[in-house]
Amino acid sequence: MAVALRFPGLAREPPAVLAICAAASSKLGRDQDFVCASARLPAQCWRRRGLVVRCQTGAAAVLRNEEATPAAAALKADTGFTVVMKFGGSSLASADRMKEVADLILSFPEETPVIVLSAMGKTTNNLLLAGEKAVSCGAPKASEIPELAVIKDLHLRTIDELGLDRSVVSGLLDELEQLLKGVAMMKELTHRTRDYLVSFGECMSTRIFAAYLNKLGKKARQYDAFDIGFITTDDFTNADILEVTYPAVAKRLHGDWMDDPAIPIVTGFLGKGCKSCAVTTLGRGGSDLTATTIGKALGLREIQVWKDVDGVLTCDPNIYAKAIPVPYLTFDEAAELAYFGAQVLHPQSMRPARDGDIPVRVKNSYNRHAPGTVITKARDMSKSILTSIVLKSNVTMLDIVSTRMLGQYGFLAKCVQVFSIFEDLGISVDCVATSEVSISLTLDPSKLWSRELIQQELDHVVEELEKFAVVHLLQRRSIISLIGNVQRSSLILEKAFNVLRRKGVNVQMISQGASKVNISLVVNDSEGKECVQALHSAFFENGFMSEVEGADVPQNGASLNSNGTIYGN
Ligand SMILES: Nc1ncnc2c1ncn2[C@@H]1O[C@H](COP(=O)(O)OP(=O)(O)O)[C@@H](O)[C@H]1O
Ligand SMILES: N[C@@H](CC(=O)OP(=O)(O)O)C(=O)O
Repeated sequence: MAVALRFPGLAREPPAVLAICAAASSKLGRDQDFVCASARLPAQCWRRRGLVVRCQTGAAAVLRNEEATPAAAALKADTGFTVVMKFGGSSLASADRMKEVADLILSFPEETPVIVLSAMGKTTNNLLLAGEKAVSCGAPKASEIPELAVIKDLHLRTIDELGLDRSVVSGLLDELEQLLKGVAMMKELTHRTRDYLVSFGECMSTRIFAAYLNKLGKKARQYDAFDIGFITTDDFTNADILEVTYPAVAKRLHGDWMDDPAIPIVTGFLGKGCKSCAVTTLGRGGSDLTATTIGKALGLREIQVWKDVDGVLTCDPNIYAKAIPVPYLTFDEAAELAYFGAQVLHPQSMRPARDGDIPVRVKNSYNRHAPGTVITKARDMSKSILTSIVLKSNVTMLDIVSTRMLGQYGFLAKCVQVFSIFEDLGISVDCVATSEVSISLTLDPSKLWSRELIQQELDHVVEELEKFAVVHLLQRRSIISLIGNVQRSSLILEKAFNVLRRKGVNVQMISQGASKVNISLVVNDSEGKECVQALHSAFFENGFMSEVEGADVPQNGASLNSNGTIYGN
């Protein structure tokens, strides 16, 4: 009998495990028992248990017959990370918040978590501001940049209030000051330096938190993601994670755990460029992506992202305070929602979770008992109509109408040629609507650091298009995305257009993508917020869902707390 241990990392590859078992079996003879485990487990983890590895075949460690079953049980218990828990800046804004988060983690003794942390509070924004000021302030003044003082004060105060030694971050704070002086001397802040600069936020928060857990008697180990195998492209400020990351991270976290178990506390948001070997970042809000990447790498049961809201809400609570939590979402819905502007999740973060088929739970660290939102591959859509409304502002729209010098075929082909310019500029096309002789599309820079389109570049695109079309460049537009069951699109559109007609708003473009979860409407920026509020009232507050036969009615009962965040009752 072969005992095939499904280790995290191998858990998603049963055929590979079986193949290894078969290979080991043929070496030992059929009647031998053996354990098939990851070769990533260091030899000492077997030795520590007094187990003799008879042979190592690929990823299989082969043990003596009678040892196989107990070894399997012991190892399974030992390597079983169960969840990844990610806490964002809003959950870690102060020493009190760190205490609360530690308490929250310890309140799940049955879990063996991997913890991913963002920078404390608004530290990333402050680091960016400090960097920009350093460019023009002159080297002697770099130490006096107010944001540097805010960052120092927050971290040192937190350390003091948690009763830790200042040496946990003092070295990093000195280094940060030196870096700002360097930027001031050079009078430039490249994307590469900017990534290095913001990395101080996560490097400090994780060191403080790990030290605090250790002080509480819960053994924890801090990790910088760029040192444990998070390998990315060299697209500074918006890097993509490469496939090699998954086995590398699994090997490092498992190996260390087997050697000396301690809760891993990993920096979110950061990686290491594959060619440059420099620190990269994954785009704003990228710690969500770090968490889902670890979830997939380790084959965990669940990925939890802890925020300051009761889950994904029916709209941005800053736009409309009556937003209510959405209990279930699919990965596609969540990705679409994030892509179209809902700040609550990083747009790329659903990909590893979907690939690994690992549920993502969005929870509120300020209100831990609220059920949150569970995001899975599929859900029952038969009763679903509208799930959430998302607003993306400051969008640029291009209206391109053929001058009819070209036939329809030639017109579209020419347009597509010109659109390749967008790719070169890193500008994504969000929505497209076409008629026989015209195309309308909305543009958004995919680089999340800066939402300003470069006028000069746009003028160039318009110039090219004007060779065969009349072009209108319309700025300051908003996309309202209705995320929901597009099988019920007539119902959604009927209701939405009724609302917008009553408000006297003219929709300038409609796009229903192939994604089947999103209908996008383009309006003026000045109308965007009010439209979202009116649509929210109509769909979620006036009994509309319960009037429609068989529709799911979202649970109401959210209220605002003093921070302006939504708490469930
Ligand atoms: N549809 C939405 N649902 C929930 N929160 C949203 C939504 N749209 C925007 N938000 C904003 O996203 C914030 C949470 O995301 P974020 O600030 O990235 O959290 P964290 O820093 O904890 O990771 C909320 O405080 C809320 O203001
Ligand atoms: N600190 C980074 C990464 C991040 O994910 O932050 P948060 O989890 O607080 O959104 C940022 O502000 O972009």
